[in-house]
Amino acid sequence: MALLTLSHYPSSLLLLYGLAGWVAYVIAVGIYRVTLHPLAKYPGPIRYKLSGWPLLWQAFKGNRHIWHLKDHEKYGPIVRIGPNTLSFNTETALSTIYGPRGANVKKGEWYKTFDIAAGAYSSFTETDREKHAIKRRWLSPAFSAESMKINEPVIINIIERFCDTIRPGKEGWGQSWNATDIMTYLGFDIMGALVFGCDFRTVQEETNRDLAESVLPASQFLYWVSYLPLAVLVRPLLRTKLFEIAGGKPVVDNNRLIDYANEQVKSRGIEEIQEKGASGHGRKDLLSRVIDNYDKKTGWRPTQAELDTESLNMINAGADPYSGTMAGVIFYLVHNRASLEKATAEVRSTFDSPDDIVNGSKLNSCVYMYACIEEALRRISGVPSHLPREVLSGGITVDGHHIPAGCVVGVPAYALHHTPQYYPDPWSFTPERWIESDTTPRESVELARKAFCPFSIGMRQCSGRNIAYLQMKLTLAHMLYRFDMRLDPDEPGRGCGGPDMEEGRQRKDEFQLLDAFGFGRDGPMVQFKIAQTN
Ligand code: HEM
Repeated sequence: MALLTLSHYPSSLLLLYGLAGWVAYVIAVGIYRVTLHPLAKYPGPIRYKLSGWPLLWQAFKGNRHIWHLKDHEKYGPIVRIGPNTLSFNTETALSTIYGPRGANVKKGEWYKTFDIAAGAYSSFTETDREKHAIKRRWLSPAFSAESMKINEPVIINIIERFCDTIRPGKEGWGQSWNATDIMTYLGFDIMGALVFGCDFRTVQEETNRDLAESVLPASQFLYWVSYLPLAVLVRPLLRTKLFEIAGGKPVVDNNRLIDYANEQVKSRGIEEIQEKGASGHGRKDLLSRVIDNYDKKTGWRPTQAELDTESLNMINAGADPYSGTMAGVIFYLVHNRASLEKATAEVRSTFDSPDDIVNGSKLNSCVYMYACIEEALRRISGVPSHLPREVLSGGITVDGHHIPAGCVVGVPAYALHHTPQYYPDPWSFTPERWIESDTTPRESVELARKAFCPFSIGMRQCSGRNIAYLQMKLTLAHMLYRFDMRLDPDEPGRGCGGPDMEEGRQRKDEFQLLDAFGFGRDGPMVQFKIAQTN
């Protein structure tokens, strides 16, 4: 009957009613979000309160970290950055939300799209807390001290080969190198060798560079796509031709990387290995360490798809943040010559020859070089924006505020790392802030440490943190020992901010980050000269 009655109306009138109904709905939702929503009392720009699109736009533009900082400077330590999302900018919130095992949160919906194209959730994107704990236990042999010890020569070998490649002639300054490019290749070569036992040689040869260069653009694309309100509908499309057309080269290349990881897992003969155990196959790479492992507590074993995703994740999560951080370390050192000279002098006085540069007490005694890495990590922040956490049933109390279930909370590292309360003179590159001395009291180092989160903290902190530190320390020590380093005088501005750039990007001596969960970057252009010790 209803259909019969409706058919008497012209279709344009029905359309009009439909439209009016939709507008009324949107207005009602808007009014609810601003007045009655449980987060209505928290400050923030009205556009954030009304819709999630501003955040998505920031993710698309790569400037979300800048907005987080600006918003906190304007509105204070708690900002409502989305209808359902709060951002906190205190070390206490950091430890409440991310720190304790029992924090009443889980990873938010955003993670469910990010690496599902590989066929399953990885330890990075698993949102279920129980399943995540199982995966973390299962992966532990890959990230153990023993694994690091065995893999250290692999890392050193690739760093030495890298140094041979960038080695200048005997006299004067050599050619100009883009630190972003060479570090992207070095990071990919190291992780390729560590994860799969493969020799990609992207530092030396063109052949596999497409793969190395696809990691970041794919992440840039998936970063904002994962924030789409109906991202759930996008997930089944991720491996389709349609998605390749929409996303272009980065998606095509990323799919190649996924296929590569799948092939690597398949070629190990997973079923046979799981049946007989891998101990006899003689491989030491990270994949081999987990392929025949299982969770001893629950008996859980990974499927082929879970292994595929995890190995892809280790390459992606491992290579790019290291590469970006190293480009940043180089940026801040060549822009701060006093720090560069001090770190260089320390390294050269500690080691007797390049062969001497291995993990151990000598490397650990290079406290100033280590402080330079920490300070660069502070400025860059690793993952500069929000790591979204969804509040579970019963809610959570953060900095005295009770936040109900279903809301999303987080602390943006870049904003926290540039808050003067924790880091006086936050825009200066000051490695000294990490070293206790007459001018830097213990309390200020401790406070700086409490707010420091480039690897996040707690249960979901980076599993590769120790490997990353080892790689960064070895890379820098080998480079500083062998070479003097300087900014290319013909192209000093690559990677810098400038007065013509958007607000928040004007500082010339700041390494510019294009937020992409990790971050895009360019430069600096650097030259090397054989050190006099050689
Ligand atoms: C400078 C280098 C690195 C930085 C700054 C970094 C940063 C991070 C951050 C902030 C997270 C937390 C992400 C979140 O909560 O959503 C994370 C997670 C992770 N990272 Fe790293 N990472 C680095 C290197 C590595 C390396 C070398 C590996 C592997 C060998 C790795 C593997 C992982 C994995 C597997 C996770 C997921 C952990 C989990 O949720 O259980 N990362 N990383």
